[in-house]
Amino acid sequence: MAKLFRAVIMGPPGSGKGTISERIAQRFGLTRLSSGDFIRENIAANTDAGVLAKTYIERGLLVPDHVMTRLLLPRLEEMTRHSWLMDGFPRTLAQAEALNSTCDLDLVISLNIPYETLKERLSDRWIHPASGRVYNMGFNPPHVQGRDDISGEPLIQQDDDKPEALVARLRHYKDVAKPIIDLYKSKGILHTFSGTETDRIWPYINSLLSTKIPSTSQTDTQCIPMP
Ligand SMILES: Nc1nc2c(ncn2[C@@H]2O[C@H](COP(=O)(O)OP(=O)(O)O)[C@@H](O)[C@H]2O)c(=O)[nH]1
Ligand SMILES: Nc1ncnc2c1ncn2[C@@H]1O[C@H](COP(=O)(O)OP(=O)(O)O)[C@@H](O)[C@H]1O
Repeated sequence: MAKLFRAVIMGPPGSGKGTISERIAQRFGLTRLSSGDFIRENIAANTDAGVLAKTYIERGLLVPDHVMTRLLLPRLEEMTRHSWLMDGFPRTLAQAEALNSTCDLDLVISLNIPYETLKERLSDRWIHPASGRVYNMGFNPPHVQGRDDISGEPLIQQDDDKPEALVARLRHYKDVAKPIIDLYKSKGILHTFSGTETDRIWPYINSLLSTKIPSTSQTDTQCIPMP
C-alpha cells in the first residue's frame, strides 16, 4: 500500500504559511490542518478549550501546550488514514516532541522571510474569522472590498497583526522556533525556503513536493492517535 505523507509548515507570522499550505493542499490533495483555525473554531463554538485559548490569544500569548494538545488530539485521531499538512503546530519544543511520539513526519517546510516584508504583509492582512480565509489588499484582494468571497460576510483585521504587536511576536517566534528547527534539521527532514514573494518561492516547494508525494494514498495507516 502506498505510504501516507505527513508534513509541517513553519515560519513567522505573515511568512505565507496559510497561503502556501492552501496551494499545497489543492495541488497535492493533502488535507490542510491549521492550529489557528482550530482555535478560532473552538472559540466560536465556545468549547472549554476555546474559552481558555481565547484568554491567551487576547494577551498576545501562545496557547499553553496542554490546551493545544487537547484541541488537536481529536482532529489528528480522525486523520490516521489521511495524508496531511499541518500549519501552526508544533510551535514549541514540547509540542514538537508530542507530535514526534505520535507520528513520523516526512517533511518540514520552513519559511525564512525578511522582517520588513512580514510587517508590510500583516498590516494589509484581512481574514474571514469563521473560515480562516486570508486576504491581502495588494496580493490577493477579495472580489468585493471588505467581504469574504464565499460567504459575503465582513472581513476583520486581527489586533495582533498591528505593527506594535508584531515586533514582540517575531522575537518570540525566533526564540521558540530555533530548537524546533534544530530538531528537524537533525532528523534530516527540514527544507528552508527564503525570499520576499510567495510566487517566487512556490515553484521550489512545488518541485520538492512533486518528488516526494506521487505515491501518496489515503488508505494506509502510519500515524497512531495521541494518548
Ligand atoms: N504582498 C504579498 N503578500 C503576500 C504574499 N504571500 C502572502 N501574502 C499575504 O500576506 C499575508 C500573510 O500570509 P499568510 O499566508 O496569512 O501567512 P501566515 O501568517 O504565515 O499563515 C496574507 O494577507 C497573504 O495574503 C506575497 O508574496 N506578497
Ligand atoms: N501551536 C500553537 N501553540 C500555541 N498557540 C498557538 C498555536 N497555534 C496557534 N496559536 C495561537 O493562536 C494565534 C493565531 O494563530 P494563527 O492563526 O496561526 O496566526 P499567526 O500565524 O498569525 O500567528 C497565535 O497567535 C497563538 O496565540
